[in-house]
Amino acid sequence: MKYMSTRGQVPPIGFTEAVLMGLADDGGLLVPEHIPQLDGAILKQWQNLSYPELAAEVFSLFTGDDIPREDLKQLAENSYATFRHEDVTPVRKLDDRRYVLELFHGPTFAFKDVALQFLGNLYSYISQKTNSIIHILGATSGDTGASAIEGVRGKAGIRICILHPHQRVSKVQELQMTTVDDENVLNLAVKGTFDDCQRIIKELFADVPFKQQYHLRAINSINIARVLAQTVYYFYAYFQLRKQGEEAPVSFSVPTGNFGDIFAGYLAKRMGLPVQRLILATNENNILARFVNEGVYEPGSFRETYSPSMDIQVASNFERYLFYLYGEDSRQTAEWMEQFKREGRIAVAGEKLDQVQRDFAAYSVGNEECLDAISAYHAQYAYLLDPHTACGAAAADKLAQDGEAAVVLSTAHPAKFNEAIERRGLPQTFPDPIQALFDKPQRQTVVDSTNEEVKKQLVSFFQ
Ligand SMILES: Cc1ncc(COP(=O)(O)O)c(C=O)c1O
Ligand SMILES: N[C@@H](CCOP(=O)(O)O)C(=O)O
Repeated sequence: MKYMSTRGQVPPIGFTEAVLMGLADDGGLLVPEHIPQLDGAILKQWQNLSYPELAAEVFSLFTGDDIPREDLKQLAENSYATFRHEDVTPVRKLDDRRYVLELFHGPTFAFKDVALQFLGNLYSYISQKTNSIIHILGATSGDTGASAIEGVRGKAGIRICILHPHQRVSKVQELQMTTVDDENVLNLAVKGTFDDCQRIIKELFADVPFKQQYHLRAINSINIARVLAQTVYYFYAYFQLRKQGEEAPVSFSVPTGNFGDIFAGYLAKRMGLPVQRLILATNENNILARFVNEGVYEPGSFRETYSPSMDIQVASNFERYLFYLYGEDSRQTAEWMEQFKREGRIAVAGEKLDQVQRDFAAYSVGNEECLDAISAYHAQYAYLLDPHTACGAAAADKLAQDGEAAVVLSTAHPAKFNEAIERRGLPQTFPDPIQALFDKPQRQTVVDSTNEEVKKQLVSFFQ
């Protein structure tokens, strides 16, 4: 399997090179040269695999000859041994045709662990095999950062710098990142929003000489390995539903910000997983819901919400979807992205918009509506949702269709967002690993939201 850029200016490269390149050197995003097609027989073979076995199978379709299957199996075993649940990502049935896919049983209590435990180990593996220097640069609205740090802290040959928006992540998220005292970790708290952090790192990655000089690697979902790892739980969830006797067509409702998670679902569907609908749930930062419903992709005004990890205006994986929407036409994709940079707007209509609406249903969840969903699910099912998952649940309820089983992706443990939950006076206890964070000293450097400031920090940390 080879990888190419959505903007068409990178010669085909193998899996390892794609992981190391992260953002494509022409500023686009890397995608597989073709999407593997699975038939019913393969799905049948996969249905009884454990989570690590399934992850190794999925990855083996994308790694070409770069990683022997035995090594992939070992990587997956090691990565998912850190999860607190034997199923890794269990599905909870709430009632007839309503399910929650719990993705928060990893070390940092968020869905990011599923991909980042794997990617952390993959980076170690690649670094040992290829003698590559791994200097990770990432941006986070709270979860990716904590999870990426946890995936590589203390690992030989790896250093990591994470940018988060200063005082715009939850207290638990901040503590998870900034109480880590390993020398290979640097936290920069940027005076700005997540979009500022993401813009800065993308611009630094796009400066290819700088990226190469300092060996910068990505852990955000711009890295194709992140997306591939996230496809696995769509398959696993589907198989769990069937094993639980659910016979209805299966839809997934996905709390969405950077469009990585739902794009992984889109990829799983394109590979042949029988997915009825992909429901895209946003909070009030609803650029993606507006795109699906109206065909216009244009940032609105930034809103602080109860689901801060989805307070995102410019979604980094959107470009990958545009590429597929336009029949894998890299010239057209590059033009769209150029236009977006120039005019801050992309608009599609007619058959293309119809296609978007066949690919996704979308709903934007208001702040109070999010809290209402938390209260309602607690009252009805004695189940506590975190505010991001609550957006997914509210959208699934709003767009429910008869005869369909809806799986809401639960992207974080409620304890990470206790501030929102306490607004509804609901009981909340911290799991021990989170409680312990409150007594630890924090380390972070507050910086202005400029490329120069960040560059200065990186040069001294990664020298
Ligand atoms: C808890 C939580 N839910 C949902 C999302 C949105 O996922 P994505 O950015 O892949 O769309 C994020 C951030 O990515 C998150 O941290
Ligand atoms: N919500 C995310 C934002 C970054 O998304 P990613 O999937 O591209 O890493 C976060 O928690 O940081």
